[in-house]
Amino acid sequence: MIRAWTPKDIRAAEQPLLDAGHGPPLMARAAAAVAAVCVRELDAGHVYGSRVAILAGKGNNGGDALYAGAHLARRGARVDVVLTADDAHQGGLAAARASGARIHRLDDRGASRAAELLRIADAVLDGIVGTGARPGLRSPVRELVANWTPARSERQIVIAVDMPSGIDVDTGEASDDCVRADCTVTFAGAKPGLLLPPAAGCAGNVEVVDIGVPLADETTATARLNPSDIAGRWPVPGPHDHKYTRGVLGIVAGSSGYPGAAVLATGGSRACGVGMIRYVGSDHVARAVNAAYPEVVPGNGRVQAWLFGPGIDPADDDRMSDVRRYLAEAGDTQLPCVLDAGALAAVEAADSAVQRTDPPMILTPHAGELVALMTRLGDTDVSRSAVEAAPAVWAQRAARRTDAVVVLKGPVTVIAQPHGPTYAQGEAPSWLATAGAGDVLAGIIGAITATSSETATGKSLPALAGYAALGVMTHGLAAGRASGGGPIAAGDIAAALPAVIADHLAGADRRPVGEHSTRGRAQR
Ligand SMILES: NC(=O)C1=CN([C@@H]2O[C@H](COP(=O)(O)OP(=O)(O)OC[C@H]3O[C@@H](n4cnc5c(N)ncnc54)[C@H](OP(=O)(O)O)[C@@H]3O)[C@@H](O)[C@H]2O)[C@@H](O)CC1
Ligand SMILES: [K+]
Repeated sequence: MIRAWTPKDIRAAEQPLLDAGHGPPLMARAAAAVAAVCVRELDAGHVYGSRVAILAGKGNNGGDALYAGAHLARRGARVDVVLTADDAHQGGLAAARASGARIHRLDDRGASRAAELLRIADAVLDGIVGTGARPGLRSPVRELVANWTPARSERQIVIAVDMPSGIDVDTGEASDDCVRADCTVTFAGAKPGLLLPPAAGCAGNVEVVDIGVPLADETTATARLNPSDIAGRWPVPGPHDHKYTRGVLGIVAGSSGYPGAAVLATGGSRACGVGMIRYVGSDHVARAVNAAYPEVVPGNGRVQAWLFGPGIDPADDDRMSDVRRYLAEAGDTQLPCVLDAGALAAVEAADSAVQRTDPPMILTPHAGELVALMTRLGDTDVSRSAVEAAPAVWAQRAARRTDAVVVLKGPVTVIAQPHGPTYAQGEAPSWLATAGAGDVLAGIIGAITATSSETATGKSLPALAGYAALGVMTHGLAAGRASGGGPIAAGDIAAALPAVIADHLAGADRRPVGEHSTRGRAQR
């Protein structure tokens, strides 16, 4: 798992070291790491004679970049420093000068001439601003970045120092004028904006460098599971398990309009190794489910978790009354429930005046469904564009409003909970944007929940958030496997699941974070 901490928490952890006079060695380690990544990306043999441009703001982020530039100049790179503010880190500037770097002031050179220096560089280090910044870029560096970004060549490497300048590092918001990096070298721990959409798309491949600042797991703000986490988290049956002890999932899904959603959700669940599936729905849809999967048991009965909603029409009184009834019963026994699609219409605000006991819930809306949910719960600020600009902010707001885990689906899916870290999973290939993929995902999360939540703590919202993140990641990995770079249909994802799970349980295919869709060049 990759963990991220807010700049506030990282500063608090750094403070005792700074007070003890350890600031310079921390910066030296940070700068050396940036220079090493730059050397690697330039392909070590080609550092001598390569052109490196350093964008240096006036804070310590600029200091890191200047010292890194000094390392590279000493290795024979031609280094051009563009000072983007009216001041600069004095130690870093002196080191860069002493190493032979050429120093330019953005104010003197003008944005378009400085952009030319950037355009011809083999590598650019972004040290404009770091964790001390407010979001967005100020003039004239904003114009500089706007001039340079469209002119970038494919072979140019852009390395962000600690974070791409301009993003909102706390919320993951990013305006058009942010720096778009191929790689971000970040210090002590990742920062939320490096994992959260849309800013994660500006960070490229994230490399965390341990500079000796101790950070506590309990203060993690944002997290991303790695494929290697499947091995420690997937619910694996023991030799004495039988179908009931493994976990039974109840599914209320499908309608005459969308019978296939019930088949897809059930298909996603059964591929995850659930002990048994009980299906509740119309006879017509139940026949379709059983025709596809004879092992599914029709009708209600004892379950360890419920999945409500794929393919349900909120205007279908029969199905919605099933959902409300089983939801109320689940509340009595605190049985975890996954609510998707049409069943989201049954979700009330946590502070609703209606007397009720909610079960622990995972809600799985896409952006449009989140807007509908929050509007119904009385939020007047919500809009699709607001949700797309700040998915984590809205997922967190919805989680607090409903006292549930909220899985906000998107190119990077955000999993928020009322208290505790927000997960962000970005494994899914773009081919995953296809009808029915969400039904399969709901089935996967339902199956993991039913097979993992035997203990009381297993039903807690932090545990449910972990199950949801595991489900989202595995769904994305299965989609990648099924796609192989080409088109997929939703059913292909379910078919690919057992082999993907088996590979990771066996410890095969353990790739580091970022090696899937998060790796490589930023979206320009
Ligand atoms: N602490 C440590 O031990 C270590 C810290 N390290 C490094 O320090 C970095 C944090 O450094 P930092 O705190 O100096 O802040 P930083 O982001 O460089 O600059 C803030 C300055 O920028 C300005 N500014 C603000 N917003 C702006 C905007 N939108 N656009 C333009 N300018 C803006 C603002 O000016 P003001 O608003 O005051 O006019 C302020 O002066 C951190 O990311 C890491 O790289 C590492 O070396 C490891 C050890
Ligand atoms: K930066």
